[in-house]
Amino acid sequence: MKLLKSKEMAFADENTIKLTGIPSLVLMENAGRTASQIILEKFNFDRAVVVAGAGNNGGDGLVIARYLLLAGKEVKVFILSDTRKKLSPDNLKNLEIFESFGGEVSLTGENRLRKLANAVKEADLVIDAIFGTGFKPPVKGYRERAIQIINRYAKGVVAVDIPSGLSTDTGQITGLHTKADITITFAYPKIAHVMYPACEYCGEVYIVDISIDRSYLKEIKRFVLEPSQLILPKRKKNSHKYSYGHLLIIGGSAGKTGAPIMSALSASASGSGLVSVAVPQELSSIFETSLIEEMSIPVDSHDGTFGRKACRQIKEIIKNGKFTSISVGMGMSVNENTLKVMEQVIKIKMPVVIDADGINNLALIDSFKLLLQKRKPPTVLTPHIGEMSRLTGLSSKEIVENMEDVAKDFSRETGCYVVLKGSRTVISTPEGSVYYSIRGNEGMATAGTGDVLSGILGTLIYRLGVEEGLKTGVYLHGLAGDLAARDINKESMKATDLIRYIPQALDLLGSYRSDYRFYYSIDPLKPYLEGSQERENNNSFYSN
Ligand SMILES: NC(=O)C1=CN([C@@H]2O[C@H](COP(=O)(O)OP(=O)(O)OC[C@H]3O[C@@H](n4cnc5c(N)ncnc54)[C@H](O)[C@@H]3O)[C@@H](O)[C@H]2O)[C@@H](O)CC1
Ligand SMILES: [K+]
Repeated sequence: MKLLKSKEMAFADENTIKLTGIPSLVLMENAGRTASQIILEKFNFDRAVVVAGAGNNGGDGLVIARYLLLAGKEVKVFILSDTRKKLSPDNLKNLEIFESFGGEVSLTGENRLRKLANAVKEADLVIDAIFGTGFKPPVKGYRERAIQIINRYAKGVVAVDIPSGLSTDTGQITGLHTKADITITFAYPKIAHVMYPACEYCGEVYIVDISIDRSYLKEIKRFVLEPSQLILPKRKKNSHKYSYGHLLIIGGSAGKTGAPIMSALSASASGSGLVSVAVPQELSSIFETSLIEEMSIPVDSHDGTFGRKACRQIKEIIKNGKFTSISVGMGMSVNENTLKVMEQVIKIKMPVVIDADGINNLALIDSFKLLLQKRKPPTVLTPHIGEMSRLTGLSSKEIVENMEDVAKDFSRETGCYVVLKGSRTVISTPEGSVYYSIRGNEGMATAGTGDVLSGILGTLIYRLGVEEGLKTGVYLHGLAGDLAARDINKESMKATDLIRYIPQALDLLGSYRSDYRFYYSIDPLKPYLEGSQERENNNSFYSN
C-alpha cells in the first residue's frame, strides 16, 4: 500500500472532492462511520469522551460521537475552541447534526479544562480528534493541557488519523502528543504511523477506505510492504538445481567465519539451487565442516584474510563458474587485499549484493560512486546506519531522521538499489521507488542478522528479479525475526534462529490471503505473531 505525506493526502482529498463530485461531508461521514465501527468492535466500553479540535479531524470526531451515541454509548464531546466561529465548515455541520441527535457538546477554551479532566477520568475510552494531518507544531496553552489530561487520566485512547501532536510526515517527535492504543487513519497510512519513535505511540494502526480517488496518487512511489502483494519463489515440477540459481558468497576472515556461513545457510533456506562460498584458503577446513549442502572455494589467503592473488583468482572463479548472483562482504575484514577484491567484484557483470565489510571496503575506494554508476547489472547495497554514514559522510542522526531521502539520494546518484537497515528498513530503487518494511523487531539487533539478509537477498534477486526479490527478501527476513521473537524471546534469539525460521516465514507468506474490506490493519500478520506474553497482557477491554 502507498505511504503518504500530509500534502499528498490533502491533494488527493481536494481533487476527489473537486473532480469526482463526492462532497467533503461524505468523505468525513465515511471516515467517522467506519472508525466508529472499528472502535465498537475493538473495545468493551460504556462511556466515551471525544476531544475534538477545530479542524476536520475534529469533524471526524463528531461523526464518531454520533455513531457511538446511536450504538447506545454515553458520549461527551469537548471541542477545543472558545468559539464556534473558528470551526471548519464540516466540523461545524457535524457539531450541529450531533446536537440534533441529542448529543452533548462543551466548547472548551481556557475555562472548561476541569470539566474535561473529570469526564476523562470517568470515561472508559477517549477519542482523540484534536489534530490530524493539518497539525503544525508546537502545541500550546489549553490544547497542551488537554493532551496532558488525556495522557494522565485516559484508560484507553483511540487516535483519529494520528495521535494529536505528532507530525504526520516524520517519525521524529516534535513535542507533546497523545499516546494511542489504536490509531484509525484514512485512505493510506502516513510516515509517522510506521517510523520510530512516532509509530510506538500509534498502537495498532487501522486504515479506512473513505472513497478517495486513487488516481490522484499515481505519482506516489512510496509504499509499505504488504504480505499480500509480495511475490514468492515457486518451483516447477520439471526442473533441476540450476533452475534456481547459483549464488556465490565472498567473505570470511579469521574470527569472522560465521558471517559467510550464515549467509550461505540462509541462501539455501530461501531457495537457492546451489551456493558456493569463496573463502581464504587457510580457513577452508572450517567451511568444509560447517557447510554440508553448500560448497566452499578456497582462494589465496594471508594472515587469516584474502591474500594478494585472491582478487585474480576470484575473477577466474566467476569467469569459469555458472553463478547467477554474488553476495559479498560478510566477515571479509578491511585491508589492502580485500579492497582489491571489492574493486574486482564491482567490475563483474553480474547482479551483486554488497554488505558489511564489502561496503566498508567500497567506501575507501576514491572513485567508488563512479564505479557504481558505470555498472550495468543491478547493484544492491545493504548498509546499516553506520555503514551508510561511511558511504555518504552524513552523521548517524542525519541518516536516522531522513532514511528515505538518504537512501533515495544515494540510489539516484549511483544507480544502485539501497536496503537501508535500521529499526525500520527502507528500500530505494534507481527508478525512485521506496518501500518501507514494518516487519522485524529489536531482538534482531544482534550480530549476524545482516549476514542472514545478504544470503536471502542474493538468492531472491535472482529468483524474483531485483526489485521483487528485495521486497520479498526484506519482509521474509523480518518475518523470520518476528516468528523467532514469538517462539523464543527477543533477548535470547540469535541470527541462526532466523535461519531456522525462514521455512515457517515462507509458509506463512504463502498461505496468507487478504480480503478487501472497508478497513484493514497496517499489519495483517500481527495475529500470527503475538507471543504468549502479549496474549496474556491483552485484557478484555481492548479485546483484539
Ligand atoms: N476532506 C478531507 O480533507 C478529509 C479530511 N479528514 C480529516 O481531516 C483532517 C485534516 O483536517 P484539517 O486540514 O482541517 O486539519 P486538522 O483538523 O488536522 O487540524 C487543523 C486544525 O488545527 C489547527 N492547528 C493546527 N496546528 C495547531 C497548533 N499547533 N495549535 C493550535 N491549533 C493548531 C488549525 O488551525 C486547524 O483548525 C485529517 O487528519 C482527517 O482526520 C477526513 O474527514 C477525511 C476527509
Ligand atoms: K488526532
